Amino acid sequence: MGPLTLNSELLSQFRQFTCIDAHTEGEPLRIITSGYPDIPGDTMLAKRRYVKEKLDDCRRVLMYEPRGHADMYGALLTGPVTPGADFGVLFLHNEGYSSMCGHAVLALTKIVCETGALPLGAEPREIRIDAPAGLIRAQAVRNADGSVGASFLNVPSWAEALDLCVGVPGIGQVNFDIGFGGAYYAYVDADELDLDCSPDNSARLIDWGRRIKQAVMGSFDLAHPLEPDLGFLYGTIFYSSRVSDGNNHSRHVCIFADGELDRSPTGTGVAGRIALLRARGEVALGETLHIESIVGGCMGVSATDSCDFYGKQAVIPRVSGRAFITGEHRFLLHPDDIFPRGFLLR
Ligand SMILES: O=C(O)[C@H]1NCC[C@@H]1O
Repeated sequence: MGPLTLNSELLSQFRQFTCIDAHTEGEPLRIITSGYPDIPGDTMLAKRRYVKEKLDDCRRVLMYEPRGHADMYGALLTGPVTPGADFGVLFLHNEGYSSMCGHAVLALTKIVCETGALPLGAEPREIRIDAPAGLIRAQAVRNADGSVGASFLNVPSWAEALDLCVGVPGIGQVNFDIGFGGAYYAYVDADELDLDCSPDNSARLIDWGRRIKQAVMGSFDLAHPLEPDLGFLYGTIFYSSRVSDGNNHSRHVCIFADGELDRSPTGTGVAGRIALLRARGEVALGETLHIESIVGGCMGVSATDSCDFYGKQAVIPRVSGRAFITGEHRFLLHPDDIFPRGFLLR
C-alpha cells in the first residue's frame, strides 16, 4: 500500500477550511484561518449580521458534528473596523454568534504573538481587537521562560440588576442578579440551590442553566444602553464558594447559548461578576480575584477603574488566563456529504 495522504486532485473536490485549535483554561477555541469569503460591514455588528444571514452554513460545518460538537466555540477573524485596531473577531457557538468572548480573546492574544502574526519583543505590547461588544485592549507579555502571557481590558461592565427572583419550572423560586461583562448573564448562587458545580453534575447544570435562562428572559426585559443587538441574555452563571483551591474566590459554571457548558471560568462572566461584586461593595478597585472553572481552569479578574457608561455605573475589568494550541486542522466538506448542515447530539 502507498502513503495514505490526500493528494491535490482529491482535495480539489472539497470545500476547505483551515483552523488553529486551542483551549483557554479548558474551553475549546477553533480559530478559522481560511475558508470564509471576505465579510463586508463597517462595524462588527454589521459583519455579525452578514455572517448570520449569508454564511451560517460555514458555522454549522465547523461547530456542529461531525467536525465539532455541542460545546464547540469558534473565532472568525476579520479586518478591523476601528482606527488603530489590529484585527476584528466574530464569535461562533452552537446557537449562533455572541457579542464578546474572554476565553477567545486570551487565546488569540497569545497565538497571534506565538505564530509571529504580530511581533512581540521583550516589552509588553497592546493588541487592539474589535469585537461586536466594542474595542478590547489586550496585553501580550513575554514571560521569563519565553512563553507568552495574555490579559485584556474588557468593555465597560456593570451590575444591571440585583436581588431579583423568578419561578423556574422544575426548580422553584430562584434568586439572581444580572450583570453585563460584554454579554448579559443571570448570576445564581449554586450553594443556595444546593447545586453541585462538579463535572459529575454537568447534565443537571446544563438543564438548570437552560431553564433559568428561559425563565429570566420571560420575566426581565434587557436593553443595552447603546446597541439594541447587544441586548439579550446570553446565559446563566452558577457561582459557588466551594472551591478546589483555597486561594480561589469562587467557582463559576456558565451555561450559555443553547446549553453550552463553558469549561473555563468564562472571561465575560468573571468580568460581569466583578462588576456585581463592586456594586455590592465586596471587592476593592484593583483587587484581583481568582475564579476557578468546573474542570480546574482559573482566571484572574480585577476592576481596574470605574466609569459612567451611558448612565450605567460601570467598571473596566482586566481578565487573565492561560491558553494553549491543541491542533491545526484542514476541514473538508464534499459536495456529496450527506450531512452538509451537520447535527448535534448531547
Ligand atoms: O470566556 C468567555 O467569555 C466565553 N467562553 C464561552 C462563553 C463566553 O463567550
